[in-house]
Amino acid sequence: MAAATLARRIGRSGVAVMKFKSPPVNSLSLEFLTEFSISLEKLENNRACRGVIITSALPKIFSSGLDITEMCGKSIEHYTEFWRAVQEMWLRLYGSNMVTVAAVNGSSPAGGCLIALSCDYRIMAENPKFSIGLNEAQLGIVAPFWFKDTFVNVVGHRIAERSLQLGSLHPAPEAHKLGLVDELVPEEKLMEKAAAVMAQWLALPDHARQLTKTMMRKAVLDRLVAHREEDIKNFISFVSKESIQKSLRMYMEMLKKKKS
Ligand SMILES: CC/C=C\C/C=C\CCC/C=C/CC(=O)SCCNC(=O)CCNC(=O)[C@H](O)C(C)(C)COP(=O)(O)OP(=O)(O)OC[C@H]1O[C@@H](n2cnc3c(N)ncnc32)[C@H](O)[C@@H]1OP(=O)(O)O
Repeated sequence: MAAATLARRIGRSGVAVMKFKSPPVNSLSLEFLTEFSISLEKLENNRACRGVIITSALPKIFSSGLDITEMCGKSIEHYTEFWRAVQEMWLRLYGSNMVTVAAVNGSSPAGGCLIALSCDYRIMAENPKFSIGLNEAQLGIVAPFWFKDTFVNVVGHRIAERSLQLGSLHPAPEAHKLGLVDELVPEEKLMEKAAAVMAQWLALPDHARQLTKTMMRKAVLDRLVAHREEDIKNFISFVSKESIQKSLRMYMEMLKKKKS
């Protein structure tokens, strides 16, 4: 696959490093999501791999979230395939038995934030120009229940409610204060710190850590599994509305205008 190049390396420590590399902004296209899920599946099935650090190979951007062009002016079949791929990615990452650490080395809106939230631990570069959050409301769209559940499980109900309603993108220091990221470090120390955190988590017996993780996350995962087809139908009916299409088109235009 060409678009979403994901470098993987499993060291002697049993840790893989996955680097998003889909210029210009690591947006989560159908192709990217498919490749990401396949990579996670391969690592999950590799007994030598106990943990994965997820980061970006691009400067200043971790991931710009779902590829908005995948949600604009496409067929019902395309929306179905795309949304199933988004669900699949989340089910694999949030439900992973591996230790997952996000080394967030750039901005991370919406779907990018979901990836970070789905990991066991988040370390972010302490650059106030980098921001993170579920900003769907700003685009005139609504974060699905499982994005919301993942967010609530990290920051708690009140912070999630305010942040989701306002579609807030939090600069790194604020994200740290809210508990959205666990630690801030200078950018040049990010991977070193991620490796240290990984070593700390891997020092525990896998079975105890894995069973505990399952216990903490199962209800939220099961909820999507039980309502997967309904969630796809909701997505299609939502994204097919002309008012939503208009909001997405205007948002894309705003992004383009911002440049000129
Ligand atoms: C009841 C309801 C039931 C169901 C509802 C179901 C579903 C609906 C919810 C769906 C969920 C969606 C979650 C998402 O992830 S939506 C995506 C949100 N993402 C964003 O808001 C980020 C937008 N991008 C930015 O803010 C900036 O681009 C960024 C800070 C990431 C980088 O800035 P920078 O200045 O470095 O680059 P730009 O010049 O802005 O961008 C470069 C080019 O990339 C294009 N771009 C950027 N982001 C995206 C994207 N997410 N998708 C597609 N394309 C993107 C941008 O337009 C530029 O393109 P060109 O002008 O170069 O052609």
